Amino acid sequence: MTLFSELRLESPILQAIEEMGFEEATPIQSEVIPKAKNGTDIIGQAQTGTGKTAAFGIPLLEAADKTANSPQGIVLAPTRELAVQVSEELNRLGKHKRVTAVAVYGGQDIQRQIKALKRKPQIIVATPGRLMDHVRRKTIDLGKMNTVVLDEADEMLSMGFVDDIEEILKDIPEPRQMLLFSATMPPKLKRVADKFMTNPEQVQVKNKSMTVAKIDQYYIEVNEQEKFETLCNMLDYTPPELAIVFGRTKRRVDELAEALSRRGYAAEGIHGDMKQAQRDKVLQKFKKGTIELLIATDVAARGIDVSGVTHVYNFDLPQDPESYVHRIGRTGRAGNEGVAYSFVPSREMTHLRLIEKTVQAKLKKAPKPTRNDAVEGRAQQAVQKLVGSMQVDDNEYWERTAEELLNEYEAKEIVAAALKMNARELKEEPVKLTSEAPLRNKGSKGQGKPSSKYKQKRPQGHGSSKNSRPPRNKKKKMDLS
Ligand SMILES: Nc1ncnc2c1ncn2[C@@H]1O[C@H](COP(=O)(O)OP(=O)(O)OP(=O)(O)O)[C@@H](O)[C@H]1O
Ligand SMILES: [Mg+2]
Repeated sequence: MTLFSELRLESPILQAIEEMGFEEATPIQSEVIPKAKNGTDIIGQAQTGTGKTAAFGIPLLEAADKTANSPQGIVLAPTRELAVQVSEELNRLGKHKRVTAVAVYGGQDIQRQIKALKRKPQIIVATPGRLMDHVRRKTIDLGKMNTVVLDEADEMLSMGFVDDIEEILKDIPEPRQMLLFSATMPPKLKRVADKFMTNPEQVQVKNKSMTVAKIDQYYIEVNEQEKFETLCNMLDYTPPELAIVFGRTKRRVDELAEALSRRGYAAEGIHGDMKQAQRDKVLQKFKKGTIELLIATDVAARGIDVSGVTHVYNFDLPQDPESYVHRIGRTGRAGNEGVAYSFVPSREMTHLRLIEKTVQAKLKKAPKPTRNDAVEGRAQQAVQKLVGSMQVDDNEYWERTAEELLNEYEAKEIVAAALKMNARELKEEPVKLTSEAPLRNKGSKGQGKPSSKYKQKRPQGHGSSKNSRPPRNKKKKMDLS
């Protein structure tokens, strides 16, 4: 166990860390921070939600010279939302040192970004496409950069991005320090990384499984046609606080968000075909808890840190095992617990086994909740609501009214009616979703096309203030057991 105060950090940075409520460094942080300060290239791998952002962010901020007038560090991220989130965390950590980060990403007015860049931030956080746009316009000069971070490095060095990264790196002079981070590092990606790095040191926080032990992982055998009703029953039976439902395609996400809303759930979708402003709005609402269900493609699978996400549902299994790790890693962050359910049609069981083998985790089989379970779940919630409101002390007026009612009606009748009114309405709206083709293992021949994220060029995301909603169940001190 290492305290931040033992890491010999500059005092303004330590002060910011303390204000953020962090005391103990996570293993990836305590290993990476001293090494990165020596200028070593690092490939850092640690599980989802274990503080990799600060692991690369703190050395980046320590190295920053606030008197220089061109940016010195660049962080590349695969989605817009992640770029914004990382820049916000860097700004919080750099607050007292007065080092600033600016996020540049597609879908946002470029003039606005140019204006922000004129204020001479020391660090740029970017999605590759928009960064290249700024480089061409000469609104960002890569010539004085000395540190490059690839967050979600395996994704950044995958087919969709590698050419962009190569082009960006051409403009960044040597010697430069490169830091690569991800929860997943397929061996193939390490070979690609070697091309860009000098004697990289691998810092790997070893765990038996790629997934976080505090996430309870279940699968439910369910055929394509039953998925929707099963999801509704689950949401009623054990209601999540905040949950993300992952679907395979953008169409799927749209249909699912609409269908869930028709059934009375506060749900909205997010995917790469939506306007950025809309994506921003949806994520904000989710962070504030205005919506309880975020229906998403893999655009929200990586890096996104929203406190209070108790459940992740894989409505459709992801193609890649890595994607499974990242998706379920949206819950169970910073030492909190989480639950992940994956819906698996029998034809996709072999795919599930492949995921289990690759990520070294075993999913427990969970029973399919029934309509009766849903009804019971809703009744329980109504009871909780009723009991909860009994515990407030301004009930005098209602108690007098209750006495009058009790003179006229049976107590049982009254309570039943009150519960019924408190229960969420079970809507029977008919819903029809377009079926998705079943997944097949990539290895087998003549199969359906892999709907891999690697196929979508540049998934993009937007961002928003991560701390806009008070954290729920959030332990500031990580329980790393
Ligand atoms: N030392 C710490 N103590 C307590 N909380 C921390 C600490 N470091 C980071 N956190 C918090 O933990 C959460 C997860 O951190 P972060 O997003 O950096 O994880 P990550 O490892 O990058 O995960 P992912 O692989 O999903 O991107 C954040 O809310 C962050 O503020
Ligand atoms: Mg991260």
